[in-house]
Amino acid sequence: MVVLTKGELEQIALPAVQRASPPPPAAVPEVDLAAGDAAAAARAVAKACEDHGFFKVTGHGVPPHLLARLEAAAAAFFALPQREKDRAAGCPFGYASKRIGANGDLGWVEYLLLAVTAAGAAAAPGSACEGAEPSCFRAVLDEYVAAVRRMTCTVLQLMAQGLGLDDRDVFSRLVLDRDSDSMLRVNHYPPAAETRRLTGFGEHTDPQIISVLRSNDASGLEITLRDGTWVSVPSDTESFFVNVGDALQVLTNGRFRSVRHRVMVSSARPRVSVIFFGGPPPRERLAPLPGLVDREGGRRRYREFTWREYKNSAYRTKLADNRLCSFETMATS
Ligand SMILES: O=C(O)CCC(=O)C(=O)O
Ligand SMILES: [Fe+2]
Repeated sequence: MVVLTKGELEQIALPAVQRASPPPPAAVPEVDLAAGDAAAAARAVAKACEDHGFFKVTGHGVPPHLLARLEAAAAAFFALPQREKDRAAGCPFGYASKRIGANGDLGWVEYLLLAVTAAGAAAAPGSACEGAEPSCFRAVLDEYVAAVRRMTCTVLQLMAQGLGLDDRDVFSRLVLDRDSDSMLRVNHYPPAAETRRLTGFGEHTDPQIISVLRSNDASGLEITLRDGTWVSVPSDTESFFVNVGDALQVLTNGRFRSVRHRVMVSSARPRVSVIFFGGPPPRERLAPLPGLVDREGGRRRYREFTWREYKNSAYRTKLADNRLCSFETMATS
């Protein structure tokens, strides 16, 4: 367990300051899960995953009062005295401030990372953060995870349908597996005294199959388009944002794009975001789905590997690194 004292925290160098103005706003594709036309939603989801690896979900059925309670509980947790938050510190799970991962990446952010078990959000067994957060926070986290995982599985089924796969559960099954390596991260970007933009969370792709994000009304999330240009994502407290992760890029033989994104802090208001990362079980063998490889004339872009293998290799990388290159075949070019 790494617990930083207040003195140590102050000594950590701040991330690089970027140019003053945010990039232009993104035209984020939107999918309404309540529109009643599953085939149209499936087509829209697949197109968004191919074009951007990113889209917004409305009509999701997660009650607004649950979102408001979660936001309030997160704000209360991060408002605790530093000493108390440090009691929940741990690696990789638990509370951390400024340090992202184990390889020197820094951001203007503090966060709580929790492993998600079949029973709901929970700290990794034996971690120091078990029981450290207020019990009201624990209850709302568990309720939130149950609701967001249900919605995530609906989205994953639409992805399979949009790809024309016979097995609609091919992705959702991995997230519902009792050994699924899923996580919940609650990020808090404190208001910065700095008038220019600070790196809150440096650029990266998410490793898992899918990430489902909800934030308060402070913007800051930015994504790249296929040509590499950055665009900013206007905040929307009533919707969820979905990212395709590395594992889904592999399963779809590169057809769905694992979107590169980052958070830049420029607001006087704190940003609070909560992200559910749906991952496969560690033993799961990941490889492009045969049906999708056939459609590309047998061209297979990634070799087979287990999720455990990917994680062991990713553990040694920096946040911005492309973690899929060591699994690419010669056929990617
Ligand atoms: O906090 C955010 O809005 C996004 C953070 C993020 O990309 C992550 O936690 O993987
Ligand atoms: Fe991310």
